[in-house]
Amino acid sequence: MNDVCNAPGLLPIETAIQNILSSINAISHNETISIMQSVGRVLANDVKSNINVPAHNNSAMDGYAVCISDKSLTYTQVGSVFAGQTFEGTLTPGQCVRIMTGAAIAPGANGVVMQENASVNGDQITFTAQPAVDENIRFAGEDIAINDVILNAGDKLKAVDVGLLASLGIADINVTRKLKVAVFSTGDELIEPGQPLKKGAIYESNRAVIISALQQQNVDVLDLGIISDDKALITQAFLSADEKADAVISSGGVSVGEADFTKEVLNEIGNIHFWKIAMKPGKPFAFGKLPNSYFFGLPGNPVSAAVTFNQLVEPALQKLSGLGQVAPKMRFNAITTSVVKKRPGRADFQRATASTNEQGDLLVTPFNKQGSGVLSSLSRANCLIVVPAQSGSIAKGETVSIEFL
Ligand SMILES: Nc1nc2c(c(=O)[nH]1)N[C@H]1C(S)=C(S)[C@@H](COP(=O)(O)OP(=O)(O)OC[C@H]3O[C@@H](n4cnc5c(N)ncnc54)[C@H](O)[C@@H]3O)O[C@H]1N2
Ligand code: MOO
Repeated sequence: MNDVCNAPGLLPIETAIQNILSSINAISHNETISIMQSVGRVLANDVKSNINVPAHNNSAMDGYAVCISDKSLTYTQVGSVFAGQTFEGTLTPGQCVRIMTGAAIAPGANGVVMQENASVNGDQITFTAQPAVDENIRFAGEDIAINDVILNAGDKLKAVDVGLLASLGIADINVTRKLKVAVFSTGDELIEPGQPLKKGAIYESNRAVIISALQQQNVDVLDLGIISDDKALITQAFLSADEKADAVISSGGVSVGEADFTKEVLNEIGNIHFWKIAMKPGKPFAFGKLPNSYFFGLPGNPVSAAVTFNQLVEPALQKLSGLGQVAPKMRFNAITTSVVKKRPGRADFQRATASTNEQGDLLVTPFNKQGSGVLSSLSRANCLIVVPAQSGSIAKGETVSIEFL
């Protein structure tokens, strides 16, 4: 296909990611928000519990809380406690109270018998066996103790984390502010969806992919639209984006064509950290620093733009947002059901579908069409096969590494 793509002197993708991550300093502005607005946000501080969870010893079963006596299997019921109530008084050996799941264990009680193992005769309750000490009691602080750190600065809050905060009685938390990311696409051939398609033109899709991916990441997006292949207009877009955003993402114009101004403008306004990466798709990818923001110049080819966003921009934005641990994407071993065609030179990210067979093996099938303009196969793919730069083709039946999308 593209022989220039195997040219030497390209930056290995691992080095590119390290370079990006070590260049980026997390934003330092924090804000206090309601936990109900906090899913997907990054904690600015460690969160400690002010209470024990559970707050009091309580029953794990509907049944009887007993003060164990080894004299008899028959106990005298002296009261009832339901969830939310407490029993006034202290049980003595041979006494029990009716108790419901979650209700506080009565003082003096040291075990709970489930009601299925009890027979009732007035206030005389006979158990099938002698209760065991601590049986069916959930102890105060068993889940979380006062002063336990339950979430750390840099954690990105999941729905369950928000529930955990609620369970501790915490209503507001301190998080890093949302990232502001400016996005524009360059190219005279690009038409907005909804407009008539002129001869030689194509519908613009990279902004749709990038902005949608940013929306999923809880980012405030500044959409600067389509910019023509005009150096002055591109310079203007760079300056206005840099004024307002923490990061600027463009697509197109990073190659070597005569109308490819992105790199030139980046060099004039800021600094290029690197430009070409040994990856396919996505070789021409520019990363640099503008006066106030970080710049990511994605290639124009739609699959190249999406894959470089996924591999290089996502970890960068995670670091920028204050995420404590920017973990490498999880990879799994899968058996390829057909040959993975590849030439040594660049790390390949091939669109594929993964599934498990009846034996539970993870199988993967690469798409035949791997061209950088074929967005439909990326839409149908559920994973990428990652093949290291130095590798050649891989035979059917071999194990390959995949990343789920
Ligand atoms: N002489 C060389 N030519 C090319 C090289 C090279 O090394 N030497 N690299 C090729 C590779 S690989 C890629 S990837 C592309 C990237 O080039 P650009 O980033 O400059 O992208 P454009 O030329 O602007 O566009 C490429 C292609 O993608 C379409 N496109 C652009 N923007 C969008 C958009 N927002 N939505 C949908 N489609 C878009 C555009 O029409 C072109 O077809 O360069 C190769 N050439
Ligand atoms: O590097 Mo390019 O079209 O293969 O993305």
